[in-house]
Amino acid sequence: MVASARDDNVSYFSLLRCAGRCRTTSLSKVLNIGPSPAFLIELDAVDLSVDGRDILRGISLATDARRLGILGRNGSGKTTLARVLAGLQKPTGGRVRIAGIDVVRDRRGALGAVGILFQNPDHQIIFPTVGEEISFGLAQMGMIKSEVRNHVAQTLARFGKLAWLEAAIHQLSQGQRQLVCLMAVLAMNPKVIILDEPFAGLDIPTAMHLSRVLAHANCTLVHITHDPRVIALYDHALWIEGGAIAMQGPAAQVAQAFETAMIELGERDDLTDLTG
Ligand SMILES: Nc1ncnc2c1ncn2[C@@H]1O[C@H](COP(=O)(O)OP(=O)(O)OP(=O)(O)O)[C@@H](O)[C@H]1O
Repeated sequence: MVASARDDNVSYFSLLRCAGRCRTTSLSKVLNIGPSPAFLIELDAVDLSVDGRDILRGISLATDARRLGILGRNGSGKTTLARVLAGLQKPTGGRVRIAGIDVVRDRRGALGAVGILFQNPDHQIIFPTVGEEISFGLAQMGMIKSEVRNHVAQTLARFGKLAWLEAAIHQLSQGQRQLVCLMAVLAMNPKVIILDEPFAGLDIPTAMHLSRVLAHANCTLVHITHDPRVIALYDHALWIEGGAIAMQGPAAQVAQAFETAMIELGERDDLTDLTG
């Protein structure tokens, strides 16, 4: 059964959360349990409207979960939420903090707090060579040139790709370009990495290899996907429907409920429920 998304976000399903240290901020207000402690990821009543259309509605989350899944149908608002979490899009209401950093206002701080990998590496890459691409974020973080050079070399060496330093990015395959993006993000050593379906266009071995690298990364992963199986073993999950939280809680429960609802929708013989 799918909970209807409510503006106050205090629904039955929002009471199912709490894998690890996890709760919604609005609940603390309702229960009057005092000021929030600092959580790694904190969203407080985040809204986003574009041209009068509500794309995100009242998203609240406070969690230290190491592996967080965000599930939703096409057009439910997942990528928009990913961009807001990374500080790339300013919400029209509410507040986003990662590791205590206001990721919209403090862009330099945000670089060390949160990195993002998109499905299409070409939406991310801006420089012609691998070395320049990895250097950019490090320089933006305030590293001096010699530190940047060392850090880039160390990062490439870690992946056995030192020979790529001067490589032209347009000559790399999509999987190789995705690896460049991953190296650029890992070089900045962020506390949180957001994965917006980054393996969707990759072959199975490449996807498995990059997944293994990420699984061993010493940071929190926020994985955005349509596929409940991908996040079923995670610590915590959010199900987004129409830009609002329909359910959140232990990932296995959310994944199961999402899959059941999606199969039920899929078995209907029409497209009237297609979001968007
Ligand atoms: N900049 C924008 N201007 C207007 N509408 C937008 C903008 N960005 C997103 N939207 C709309 O917001 C809704 C959510 O889009 P979003 O890309 O976040 O969904 P999604 O869950 O990531 O979808 P998918 O799984 O298909 O990638 C969609 O209806 C989309 O058309």
